[in-house]
Amino acid sequence: MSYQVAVLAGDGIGPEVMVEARKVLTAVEQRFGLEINYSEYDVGGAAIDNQGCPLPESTLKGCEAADAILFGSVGGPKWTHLPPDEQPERGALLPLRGHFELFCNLRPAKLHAGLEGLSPLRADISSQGFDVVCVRELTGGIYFGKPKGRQGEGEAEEAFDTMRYSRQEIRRIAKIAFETAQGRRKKVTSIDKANVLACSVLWREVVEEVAKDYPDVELEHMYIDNATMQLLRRPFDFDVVLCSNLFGDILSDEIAMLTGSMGLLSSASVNGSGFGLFEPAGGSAPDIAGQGIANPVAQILSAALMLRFSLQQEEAASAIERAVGKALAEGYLTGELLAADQRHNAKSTSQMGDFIAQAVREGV
Ligand SMILES: NC(=O)C1=CN([C@@H]2O[C@H](COP(=O)(O)OP(=O)(O)OC[C@H]3O[C@@H](n4cnc5c(N)ncnc54)[C@H](O)[C@@H]3O)[C@@H](O)[C@H]2O)C=CC1
Ligand SMILES: CC(C)CC(=O)C(=O)O
Ligand SMILES: [Mg+2]
Repeated sequence: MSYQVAVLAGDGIGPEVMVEARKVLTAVEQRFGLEINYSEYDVGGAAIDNQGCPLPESTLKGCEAADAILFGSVGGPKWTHLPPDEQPERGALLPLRGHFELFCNLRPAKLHAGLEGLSPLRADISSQGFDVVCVRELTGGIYFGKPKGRQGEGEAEEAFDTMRYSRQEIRRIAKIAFETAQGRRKKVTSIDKANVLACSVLWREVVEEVAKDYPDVELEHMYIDNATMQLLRRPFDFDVVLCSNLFGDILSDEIAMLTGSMGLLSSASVNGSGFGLFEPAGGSAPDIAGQGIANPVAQILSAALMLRFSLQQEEAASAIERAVGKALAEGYLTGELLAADQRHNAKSTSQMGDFIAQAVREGV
């Protein structure tokens, strides 16, 4: 089988971890006899520097022609002086999500064998395990609602964002959460702030309606503030966490950290037709960029999600996931996962990629 993948490495650690994902994909191609053709395009700050805008037409066209997009991360202090719509995040990533209607963001997270003691969770809690999928609505809510902006001057100046959700937007993401739960432990926790927000009241209503079609799945509702606490207190009770765009953005960083690091959380942003953009849940990590120490696992697992959801190569996707599991279980870890006095044992970004690619070749 032959596929076309648009590679948008972006900024900060994006290009560094992308190299490692490509190494692992090469190993997958060899082992499973696939042919993946890659086309690289500028995006984000790199595109501003090279071509004067965060999402050049050539990048968009390249993505349209591809079977999937493998994305690194965008943004960083170098570009924050620009007007908001011209910055990498609002000028490239959100428009890409909107353009391809990537309304469904899946962020699978689990506490890997070998990392129990490295999770910030209390030992008695982490020993019970943690395995969730965050299903986040990605093209609506307050990130996309209009009007958005500023008006007035001096002390009279104000800024505003609009949170807006239609029944249809809530229904389609809720269905995916219930379907996902059916293949797992059959529980959906829907996150909202229905005691305050009109959008959340509608969210709850529609999720209740959708739940009627999935009688085998347990539904619980939870306010976002309580959810941030319950995830720390009893993470093992969560299975599928259904969130709006804003709440999913926030909760998924917490979920990442419960598994040990932001550098472990992958994500798939898909539309209804199988097309998707696959990227780490974290950002460009300017604080560690350029040092060769970033954890490439989130990018590598995002490549696995690309194989699963857009290229329909389940076996290859699982092979990558097993190889990552082997690295972590054997204590092959980047520095952010280690206590300060253990950092001398840390593996570099490229050592991690080499190990995981080799494990894919060997077929763990
Ligand atoms: N999808 C994207 O392109 C995203 C872009 N951003 C952008 O990235 C820039 C930095 O944002 P921050 O708020 O600092 O979030 P961030 O996710 O880039 O970093 C937060 C913390 O997590 C650590 N971290 C993240 N990925 C890591 C990895 N692979 N290995 C080890 N440590 C890792 C960083 O070193 C940092 O301490 C901003 O411009 C932000 O807008 C943020 C989130 C997503
Ligand atoms: C530009 C942001 C919305 C990206 C982000 O933080 C995310 O998708 O998690
Ligand atoms: Mg985020």
